[in-house]
Amino acid sequence: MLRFCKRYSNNPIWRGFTTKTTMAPLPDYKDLPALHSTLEEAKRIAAYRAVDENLIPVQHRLIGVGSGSTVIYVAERLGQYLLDPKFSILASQFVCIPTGFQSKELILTNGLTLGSIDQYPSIDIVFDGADEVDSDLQLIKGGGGCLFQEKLVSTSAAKFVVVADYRKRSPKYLGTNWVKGVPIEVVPSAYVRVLSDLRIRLKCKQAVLRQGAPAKAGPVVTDNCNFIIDAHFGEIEDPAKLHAQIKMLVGVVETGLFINNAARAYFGNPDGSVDVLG
Ligand SMILES: O=C(CO)[C@H](O)[C@H](O)COP(=O)(O)O
Repeated sequence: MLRFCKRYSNNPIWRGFTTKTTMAPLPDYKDLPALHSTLEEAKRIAAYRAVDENLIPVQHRLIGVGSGSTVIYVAERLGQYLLDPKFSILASQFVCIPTGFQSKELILTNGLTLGSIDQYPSIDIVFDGADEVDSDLQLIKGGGGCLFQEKLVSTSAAKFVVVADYRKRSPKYLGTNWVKGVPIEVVPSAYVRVLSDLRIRLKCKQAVLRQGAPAKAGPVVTDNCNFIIDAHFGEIEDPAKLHAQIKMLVGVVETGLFINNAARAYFGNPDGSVDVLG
């Protein structure tokens, strides 16, 4: 307890936030104040269930924390483990590995210990969101522009658990619900060449350089200083084949097709129920 409080008070993020050091059992989802929409509620229940049913505090020490709006509730739940007297000693040994700037902030603001993937190249479990999930647990990710680091962390984890809301579950093929295209991270100087190769060699229906407007004039720049291309292939019958074809193009750093990577997915529903795949 003393060690725990000391760690909080030494962290600049928490200096002055004395209420955070109050110990409390993990709150039951039903006792939490309502959020502003059923969609947010769906994300929160999926994230809490995913953490509670997959995290083994006595066994898991290195935990990947992904990016997006659903993962916010993963970090919140992990922070609650720190405050529960039953788990606080184990939770104070968690080291959380981020997939980008946003998740780094989430880890710190929830009082968790930050590590990096080059420090810990093999991690125990990762929780991350997705843009679309098919029934074989193949994913489209990268809607938030973090795909390379997300893939690095998720493929370095012994177990990858997806947290999502009901809109992310594909009726059949990837590309059905997520119609913005497959995100592809590319080296900036190669983006024109990759756009052309996608259109001519891979017969992509449409490929566009993701723009930052209105927040920024010009292209989105990833946490790795790369660009993102969104490539529309319609419904994707063979995501593994498409991933391999895109990956072969010169200038491609990584694709947003996550193949044979996720072990389980949690989808929060508007009625407060959760569907689990895997
Ligand atoms: O891949 C991602 C970011 O690049 C996100 O995980 C994905 O976009 C899901 O985000 P959200 O939880 O906000 O729906």
